[in-house]
Amino acid sequence: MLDGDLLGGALSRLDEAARHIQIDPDVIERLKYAREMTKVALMIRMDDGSRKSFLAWRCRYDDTRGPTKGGIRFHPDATAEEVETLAFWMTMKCAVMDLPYGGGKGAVKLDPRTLSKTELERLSRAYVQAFSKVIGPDRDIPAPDVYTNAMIMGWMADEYATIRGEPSPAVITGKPIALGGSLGRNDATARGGYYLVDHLAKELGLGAGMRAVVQGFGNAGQFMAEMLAADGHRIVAVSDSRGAVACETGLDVARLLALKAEGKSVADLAGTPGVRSISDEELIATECDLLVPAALEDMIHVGNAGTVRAKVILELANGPVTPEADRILDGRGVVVLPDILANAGGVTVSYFEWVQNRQGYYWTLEDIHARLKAIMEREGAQIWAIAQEKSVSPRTAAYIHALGRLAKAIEAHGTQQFFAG
Ligand SMILES: NC(=O)C1=CN([C@@H]2O[C@H](COP(=O)(O)OP(=O)(O)OC[C@H]3O[C@@H](n4cnc5c(N)ncnc54)[C@H](O)[C@@H]3O)[C@@H](O)[C@H]2O)C=CC1
Ligand SMILES: O=C(O)CCC(=O)C(=O)O
Repeated sequence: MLDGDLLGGALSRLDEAARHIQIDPDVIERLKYAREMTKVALMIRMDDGSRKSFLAWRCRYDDTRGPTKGGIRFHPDATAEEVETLAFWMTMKCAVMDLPYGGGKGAVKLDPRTLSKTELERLSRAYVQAFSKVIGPDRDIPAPDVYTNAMIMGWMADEYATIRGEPSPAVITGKPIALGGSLGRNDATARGGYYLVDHLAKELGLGAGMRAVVQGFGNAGQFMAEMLAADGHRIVAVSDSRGAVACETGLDVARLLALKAEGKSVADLAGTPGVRSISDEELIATECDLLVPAALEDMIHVGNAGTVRAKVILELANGPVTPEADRILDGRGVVVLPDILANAGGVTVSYFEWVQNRQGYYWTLEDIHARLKAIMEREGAQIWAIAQEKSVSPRTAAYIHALGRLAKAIEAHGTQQFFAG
């Protein structure tokens, strides 16, 4: 369910943040438009010899603070507006984390499960061929997002190297370790969110033995469930695109992971002792301490926000709560840790990968974890302090935090760059 247009809703957060700070209105105006949006049709040969076309986009939203950075999504419902909105969120996210990047995002409109592995590889390579002049280690650096993974990033990096005639690992992050990927990128999105919740636990009123609900059981959701369970918390409900299950005493996360590894759904656990099948709306309304949306945008909207019975929402997904839902949740005292902070662990370790590729020297997993923890805690604490000082939500505080950094960079560039478009 959509409460309005996605991009309009996303941009309205800028206006909300601007109400609480002194900021040149030109900065807000500058951030309302994407710098560059490219659309192509990718035609590939299918295994049966026929040809098929797929729409694809790449958006470089804002590069004031550095090369644009953001994932590539393969999804049947992808649209140009969604790509632009996701690229806007990346701009704010990279500023929140003080990474030397702007924001970008890409997508191909398809259900990758309908393609064979060889077709998927041809499509991934076609994407890089089409966007080879848009992307680059100093221009625009893709990474994985929904329904893309390290294997796809590996094919894309290989295609870029073929086009350039030399290896260029820093063009893309989230690669297989064998091709210059970073240790710790696979679980970084969840781990960053986990460090954040752990650091702010006292302020959030959270403690040991929490009841947690995870919506979406892919890269972000699976690792989050695993980390929470390993720390003694109870995962009382989970879902994926094919269904949802609940268990009062806590779901067996290892069994859920095994089901997903076999290509099945979490819903296939229903019927085992204590586990019952529930609807998506029941999942949202499950009483819990921590609700973790880790699927897609607009999952908590004006129609179901009033049913939420969580203390805290940790947005591992991008844009899972609509602005209207935010107001309802705020009124009911539910704290939302916003996407541009909560899921920023992924892009932060992507940044570490890019740095390691450029210096040709690779860090240990302990190094990666320590650096990620330090940044999540530093930015999380600053945003929490802004929220307290200005009596605003953590989301508005995060936008205030990001806007301060973006405004400085926009002003430092001068008017030449400012109006270059
Ligand atoms: N992978 C990453 O590094 C990052 C991902 N994110 C965001 O996290 C979210 C999830 O991304 P990934 O885990 O990477 O994707 P993924 O492709 O690994 O997993 C997506 C999961 O969502 C489920 N899903 C899809 N539609 C659903 C629905 N209607 N209800 C319940 N579940 C549904 C799928 O079944 C799958 O389990 C997205 O919003 C993405 O943009 C944010 C930051 C980084
Ligand atoms: O790892 C990255 O560069 C970007 C990840 C991403 O797409 C996101 O944070 O939404």
